[in-house]
This record gives sequence, C-alpha cells and structure tokens, in this order.
Amino acid sequence: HSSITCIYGPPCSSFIMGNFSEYFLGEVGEHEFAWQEQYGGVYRIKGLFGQDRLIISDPKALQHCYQNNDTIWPKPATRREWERLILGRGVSWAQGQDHKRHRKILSPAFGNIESRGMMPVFRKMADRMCQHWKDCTSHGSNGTSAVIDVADWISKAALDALGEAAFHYEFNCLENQDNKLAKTFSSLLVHTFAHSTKRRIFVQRAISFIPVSWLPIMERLPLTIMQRLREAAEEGDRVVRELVKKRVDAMDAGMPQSKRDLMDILVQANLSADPVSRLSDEELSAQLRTIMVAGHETTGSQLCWVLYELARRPEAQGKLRAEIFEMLQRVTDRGDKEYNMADLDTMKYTQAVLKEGLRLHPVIYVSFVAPTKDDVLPLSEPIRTTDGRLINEIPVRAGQYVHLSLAGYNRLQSVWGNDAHDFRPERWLSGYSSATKGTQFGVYSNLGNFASGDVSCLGWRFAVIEMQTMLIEIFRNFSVSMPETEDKVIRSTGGLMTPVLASSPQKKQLPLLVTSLR
Ligand code: HEM
Repeated sequence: HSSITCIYGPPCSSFIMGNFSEYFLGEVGEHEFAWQEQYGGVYRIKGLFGQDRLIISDPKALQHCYQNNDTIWPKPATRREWERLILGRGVSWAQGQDHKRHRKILSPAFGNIESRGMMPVFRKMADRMCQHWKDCTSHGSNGTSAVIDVADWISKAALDALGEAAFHYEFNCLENQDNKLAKTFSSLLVHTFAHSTKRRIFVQRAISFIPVSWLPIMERLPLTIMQRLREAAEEGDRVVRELVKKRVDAMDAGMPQSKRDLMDILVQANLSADPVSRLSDEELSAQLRTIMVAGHETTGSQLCWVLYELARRPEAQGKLRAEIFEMLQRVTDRGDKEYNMADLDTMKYTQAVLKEGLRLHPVIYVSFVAPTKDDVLPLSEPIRTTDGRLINEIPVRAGQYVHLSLAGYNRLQSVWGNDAHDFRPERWLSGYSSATKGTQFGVYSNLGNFASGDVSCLGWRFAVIEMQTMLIEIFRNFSVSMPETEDKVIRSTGGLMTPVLASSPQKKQLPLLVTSLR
C-alpha cells in the first residue's frame, strides 16, 4: 500500500511494464524531461507490476536523501548486491560505520593538493592520445581529417592516466590495442546493463523482486551477464595483485612512502594491525577495482559529452581555442615550457564549457534508493496533489522505491532558468549566483553529477582537472565536428550514460570528424 498515490504522474498503459518502457527505452531523459516539465521536481511513475516509484529532482528532497544516506536512505539491498558483483566489497558497497571506515582510509588521497598534483600525468596522457589522433588524421583521405571513435581513445587515455596517477602503474592501453584490462573494463557497464530492448528492461528490473539471498545463487548460473562480471572481477583481481606486489617490493627496497598516496595508503591499511584503519585482502582488492571502474569510464564518458556538444558548435570551439592559445602564449612569455594548475584556474570559458557539458549530460544520471523507515521528504517548491492540496513535504513509507534523478535536477527550470535544456556556457560566466537559486546541491558548482553527502564522489577533483587538461590538449591540436551520417548519438540508459549510436545502443561510441590544426 503506497502513501504517494496522491502525487501526480504520467498515465500508464501496461500493468506489467508500468512506465518503464518509456523511462528506460530510447535515451536518458527522452520522456523524463517532458514529465518533469509537466509535473515538476517530484512525480510518480509506475514500475513493473503496478509498483509506485517516486521520481525526485527537487534539490531539497535530493539533499535530504543524500544527507541521510547512512541512516534512513541507504542503497537498497539488490543494488548493493550488484555493486558487490561489479566492484567487490569496497567503499561503494560498504554501508554505515563500515562505509565511514572505508572513506576515512581513502579520503587523504583525493584532497585538493593531491588531485592538483596529478595534472602533469593527465597532460602527458592527453598528449599521447593526441599523437595517436594525429596518426589517424594524417592517414585520412585529405591528410588532415578522419572520423575517429573518440570514446574508445578517451576511455583508454583515462585508464592509462588513472593507472599512473593513482596506482603508479603503466597500463599502456593507448599503445596496446589488445590490452585485456582495457577490453574488460572499458565498456563493462554499458555492455552489461544497456536497456536496449523491452525484454532486457524487464529482466533487469524484475531482479529487484528476487529475494537478495537468491542473488549469490544466480551469480553461479551460466548467464552471459554473470560470466562477464566474473571475468571482470578475475581480471581486476589479477591486476590488483600485480599492483600491490609492485608497491610492496618498492617499499621493501626502501622507497619513501606518503600518507597521501593512494597505493601507499591502501597497502599500509592492509598491513595495519588496528581494526579501525585496516583493510582486509578482499577489501583492498575491491577498493582498487572500485577506483578502476569509478575513475575511468565515468571521466571518459563525461568528457565525450562535452566533445559532443562542442562538435556541434564551431563558435564555442573558437572561443575555447582562443582562451587556450592565450594561456599558452602567457606560459611562453614567462619562459615556461608547460602550463601549470594556476594557469588552468584562469581559464573561465574552458571551465564554463566543461560545467555546461556536465550539466546537460550527467553520466551517473540516477540513483535508486529506498528508506528503511517511514520518512518525510521536504520540498523546495510546493506541489499540488491529485486531491487538490498544496504540500511542502511528502510522507514516504519505508521501502518505497525512489529515483534520485541527477539528470532531471541538472535541467530543472526552477534552478537553471527557462533555457535549462540549452548548452549555454555563458550562464557560468555571468556569475554563479545568477545561474542557480534555492537549495545548494552537490560537491561541484551546484551540479548533480558527483552526487552529494556521505556517498558523494571521492574523485571529483581528480576528474575535473583531468577533463580540463584533456580539453586543452585536444583543442590546441584539433577541431571536431559531427560526421555526415544519419545515425543519431543518444544517451545510453545502461549502468552509465555513455554516448551510443541509436542503431547499436549496446556499444559505447562517439564517432567524430577530427581535423588536425597543423
Ligand atoms: C566525471 C567523472 C565522475 C563522475 C561523474 C562521478 C560520479 C560519481 C557519483 C555520482 C558517485 C556516487 C554514486 C552513488 O550514488 O553511490 C560517485 C562515487 C564514487 N566515485 Fe566518482 N565520479 C567520477 C570520477 C571519479 C574518479 C576519477 C574517481 C577516482 C579516481 C572516482 C571515485 C569514486 C568513488 C571511490 C566513489 C564511491 C564513494 C562512496 O561510495 O563513498 N570517481 N562518483
């Protein structure tokens, strides 16, 4: 029995599928954005078998759920089981006090100073990727342009950057096209969870009805999805063993250790005798796998969306490139060979482009939660119920499935204005306060992309600096445009909102016409 039946929502024609065909088929937001415009920041849809689901993009309600994640609003048990299968029992899977312990151990590696210190690694990887693009464009029909699947290259560069910046390890995915690690992890989420057909949607969503205790049995069944996840876990564990061995050997050889270096922190935590700061072998392995998945496919796909927007806007590319060359000139004038983090901080238009790309295309577009006890959701704007009442808060029963819509929030007109669906970097230049109003949300520029509260992204600074550096390297060397094809790029509704082509929604790809500037 639901307490939210008085909340408005779209009509539903199928008892079995509910509104899930519209919600998950096609691309992220295809129906959701229209529903949001009609019903506002909170509305109700039907899930499988008539189950009520609440969709929330109201910032106050979102903030409430994220702030109370450890107590009332944890991830539902089935979602955690999936996270265990994909990432192991690491920080993303852990809950309550255990989660606090994981975050306390990891956090020092992701501070401001540590993340800024990684910029030279990002610059080097981006430069290496651009060398490969130059090879491709020089072999194009006119010697300067070629259609390149930028998603594949950026994903490899992101994995190489993560390897070196976080693990001091050369994965060499950019050079080795057959690298098993890159192949296993690069499209893991979109391949495994793409909602490309109604049948897949039904099967994946029906899993939440299966008792959690049955999932470990399903894990052993010869299903393709389970096989893929098992392979990823094995490959991840193999690499993790190698990384740890290399680090322990280096420590034994007297290499100095740091309290803020990720590998040092993890290996030290593994050796620790104190249960509060100790990580078991299993947790250590899960931690590294979590960071490998959370840290490269996200950043890679997120940057692709920024390129996608720029590929359709030569004028924005022009402004971006002007700012890049202006910055490079300043660096040359002062006699430096390379730009530094302080130079990145001066690039307001580049940052605005990045934020605007992030806003329109948050790669983690939704989070599913369910309260463990009855609760009341506060709203930043009152809504009208089906029985005519104007309410400022919604009572929600324990166990009620709620979708925290980060994609919806990033386009909420009450926060971003009437042009919320438009790509307009200038909104960030005209002053932060005029771009946003009401409840502040998220860890970066009031955007939903990195979530909020205790489970917010640990690597957001790392990701932002990496993406900005990649943008600089790409646009100082190339211009990009959409290739001439009828095939539409859409936002995959699979585990991660990667770019895919409408004709093959299970393959992450973004083919762009790349032209070398020199
Ligand atoms: C643009 C890139 C990225 C985006 C959009 C992103 C987004 C997110 C989001 C939304 C969450 C919360 C998920 C939840 O609801 O549980 C999260 C968690 C996490 N992210 Fe990121 N992330 C990005 C890059 C990174 C990077 C580069 C790293 C590490 C190098 C990283 C490490 C993590 C970790 C460890 C967690 C788990 C935190 C916890 O459960 O306490 N992420 N990320």
